[in-house]
Amino acid sequence: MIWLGNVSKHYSGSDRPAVDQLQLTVERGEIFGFLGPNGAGKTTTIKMITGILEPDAGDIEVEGISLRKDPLSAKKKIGYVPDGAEPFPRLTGMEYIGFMADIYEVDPETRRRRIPELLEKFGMEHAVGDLIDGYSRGMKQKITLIAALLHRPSVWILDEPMVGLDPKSASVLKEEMKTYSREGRTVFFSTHVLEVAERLCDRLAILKDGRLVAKGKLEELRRGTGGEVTDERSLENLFLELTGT
Ligand SMILES: Nc1ncnc2c1ncn2[C@@H]1O[C@H](COP(=O)(O)OP(=O)(O)OP(=O)(O)O)[C@@H](O)[C@H]1O
Repeated sequence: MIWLGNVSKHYSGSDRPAVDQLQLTVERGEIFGFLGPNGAGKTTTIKMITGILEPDAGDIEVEGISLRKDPLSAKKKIGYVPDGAEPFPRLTGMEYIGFMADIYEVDPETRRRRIPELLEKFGMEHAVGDLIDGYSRGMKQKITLIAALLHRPSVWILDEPMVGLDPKSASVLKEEMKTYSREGRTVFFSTHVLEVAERLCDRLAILKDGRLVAKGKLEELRRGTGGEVTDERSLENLFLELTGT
């Protein structure tokens, strides 16, 4: 579960807040899509949820734990895949996975079982001994996904996770997201790929200029815009209407 209570962030030197009084609850067992045009404030929000940035105002809770009061316990609940992940280039894939497993205190039995399973799923078993420096963008993304999934986080946060993935890996990722939500975990991800959001998400939020312009199930969003309600009204049309882009 993720809760944002009137969260705001204003970068110094900017004439408007990047995130403006954002109020949002993402429940356990949900796949939640976070959409918005470039510069809407998605990454800033995600960085605040993961504790990389501190909000200027408001509070955030992860699994009921306040990031202000107990940041370490809150962060332990999270698996995070940043936008354009750049894992340490001088480590091999396996060294990086081991490093992340150490940070999250993953027990040896889980490592023995989960690492080969995830490497095989993402087709990384042959590259895992190589230096990350020589990886393609998609391979870096996959090793980051594997490392973020190892400790079976209760809350999985992904910033633009489909970028760079080939169709098979994208399909594996979508299945992992569904499995996670079925297990009662929370999946929160940003994307520009509206077809993915449309098919995968239980609920969505659309952000514009740091403010929510819509949130809810896709059917609710379809009804809420006041236009003709049909199943064919694509998320793309809704997005364009709501964001004026
Ligand atoms: N480090 C920073 N310093 C100053 N302004 C920033 C910084 N990072 C982001 N911003 C500004 O904050 C606003 C929100 O940016 P953010 O990266 O959160 O948007 P986004 O929705 O993730 O965009 P995109 O879809 O392009 O990744 C933008 O106006 C951006 O220029």
